[in-house]
Amino acid sequence: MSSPTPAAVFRTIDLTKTYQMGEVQVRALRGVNLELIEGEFVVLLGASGSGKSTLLNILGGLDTPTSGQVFYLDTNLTASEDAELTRYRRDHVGFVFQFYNLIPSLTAKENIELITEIAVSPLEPLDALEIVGLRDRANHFPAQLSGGEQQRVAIARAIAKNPKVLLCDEPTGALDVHTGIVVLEAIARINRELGTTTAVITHNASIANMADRVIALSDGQIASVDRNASKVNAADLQW
Ligand SMILES: Nc1ncnc2c1ncn2[C@@H]1O[C@H](COP(=O)(O)OP(=O)(O)OP(=O)(O)O)[C@@H](O)[C@H]1O
Repeated sequence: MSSPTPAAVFRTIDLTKTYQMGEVQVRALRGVNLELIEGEFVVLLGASGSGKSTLLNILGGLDTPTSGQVFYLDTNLTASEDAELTRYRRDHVGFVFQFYNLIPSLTAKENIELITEIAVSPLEPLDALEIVGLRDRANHFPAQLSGGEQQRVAIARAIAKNPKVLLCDEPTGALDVHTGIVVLEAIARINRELGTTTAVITHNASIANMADRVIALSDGQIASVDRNASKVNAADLQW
């Protein structure tokens, strides 16, 4: 018996983004048509300036396109008012960036509670820390954690609201190889165990081996979409 086709969590249609810088126009996205499927792990690759962050920010409702449409499930984000976009971001999207942006005066658990207190159906903060392997660091302040541990707290904070999608922009960019792998293991575990649709931007082509699909951007357009026949565990990545 064939299983039903999984739903597209995101669908973009002819997405463009042009930044006007004085006299100069920067065409960051030039007609992107893309679907991200429920539960999949996608890696976005591409040279610096190819439009990866612009695309991720538009999917996450942090930015709006110049033309084209973005659907999140049945919701047309491009037709949404600012307040709706804010609600969409708050309820459905977890973001992870290269820099962790933890609040220094709050413990790991308190940083997460800031989010769970306003979320609709949050995880328990300690459960979020458990999934990134840091339950025993709950009462540590950011300054008492290593860079990789801080990033894992940031990931726990991003998933504590129990978002449908996790969008990560260079999550290992500031980390050494070993620490980067531990962080990637945490992201892969979230994707596997919570079923969170996950997109990771990276400059590191070897990280693409852990994805279901690899989308390469070049000069604001999709250059290629490849499905990995098998996925490599983060622990077995080498770079
Ligand atoms: N706010 C902005 N104002 C003007 N131009 C911008 C802005 N944000 C991005 N750009 C330009 O849009 C293009 C795409 O940028 P984007 O950050 O999406 O690329 P990227 O692939 O994520 O790059 P990187 O890997 O270096 O982060 C670049 O030419 C960039 O200079």
